[in-house]
Amino acid sequence: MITVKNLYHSYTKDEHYAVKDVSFEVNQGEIFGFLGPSGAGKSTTQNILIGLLSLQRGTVLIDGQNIGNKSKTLFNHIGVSFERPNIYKKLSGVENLQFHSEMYDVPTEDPMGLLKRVGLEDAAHQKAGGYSKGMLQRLVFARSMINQPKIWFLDEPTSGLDPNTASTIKGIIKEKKEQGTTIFLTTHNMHIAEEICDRVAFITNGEISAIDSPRNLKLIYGERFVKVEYLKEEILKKRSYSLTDEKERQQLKEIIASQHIETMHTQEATLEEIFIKITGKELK
Ligand SMILES: Nc1ncnc2c1ncn2[C@@H]1O[C@H](COP(=O)(O)OP(=O)(O)OP(=O)(O)O)[C@@H](O)[C@H]1O
Repeated sequence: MITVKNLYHSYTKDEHYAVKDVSFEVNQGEIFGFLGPSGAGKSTTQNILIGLLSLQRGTVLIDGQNIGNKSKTLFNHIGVSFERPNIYKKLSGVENLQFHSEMYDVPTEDPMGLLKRVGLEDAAHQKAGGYSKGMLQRLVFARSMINQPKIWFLDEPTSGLDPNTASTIKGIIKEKKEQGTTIFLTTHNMHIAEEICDRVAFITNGEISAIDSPRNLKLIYGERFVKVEYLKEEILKKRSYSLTDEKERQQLKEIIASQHIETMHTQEATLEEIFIKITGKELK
C-alpha cells in the first residue's frame, strides 16, 4: 500500500538531510508505527507521503501511484490526522465535518455519527473555537475518517488525551485495521506503538535503524529476566535472574529448589529500552 525507497529530504537543499536514505513498505491492513524523538524526521517523511512537501529524491508509491505524479482521486482514499489541529474555528464541530466532506468525490461518513464515536456529540453544535485542545484533537481525528480512507495517516493520535478517551481512539484505530485500512502512525509514544502497531520503524537523525514487529524486536534485542521474591530466615529477599545467562539460570533453579518462593514474574524489556539500545537515543 505504501512503498518508500531511498527517500532523502533537505530543507536547505544541501547535504544536511532531515531524512536520509529512508526505505520501508507498509502492507494493506497493517498498522505501521514510525517512532522517533522530536526532530527525528517523522513529520518530514509523513509530509512527503501526503504530498505536503515535494519529493526531492527517492521513490514513494501510495496505493501503487507514484507520489511525484499523483492524481486527485488518490486523495479521495487518504485520511490525515495531524497533531496540530487545523480547523475552522467559527464553524461548529459538525459544520467542520460537513464542510470537509464536500471535498471528496467518494461516499462519506455521517458527521454526527463520527462525532459520537469520539465522544463529541454534546459539543457538535458548539463553535470549534471554544473547544479544548483534546476536543480539537478528537475533531481532527474524526474528520480524518470522513472519506472512509483506505490509507490513514495519524500523527500522535492519543497525545494529551485522558486514558479513557485514548483507549476509545485506540479502539477505533484497531477496528479500522480489521476492516482493511492501512495505517501509518507517527509517534514518540512507545506505549501506543507496543499496544497497537503490527510493525515499527525506529528513526533518529533522519535515518531508520530498525524495522520489525515489537515482539521480534524484544526477542532479538531484549534480555529477559525472572524477578523472584522469596523468604530467607523470615526476611523477604528480591532478586532478578537473567534467562539468558547460564550461571544465573542455575542460581534461579537452586533458589526455587531451596527457598520459599513468594512471587515470581518474567520481565521483558520494554520497547523504549530496546529503542535506546538500538539507537543510543532517548525518545524525548
Ligand atoms: N520547515 C523546516 N525548515 C527547516 N528545517 C526543518 C523544517 N521542518 C523540520 N525541519 C528540521 O528537520 C528535522 C526533522 O524534523 P521533523 O519535523 O521531521 O521531525 P519529527 O520527528 O517530526 O519531530 P516532532 O516529533 O517534534 O514533530 C529537524 O532537524 C528539524 O529541525
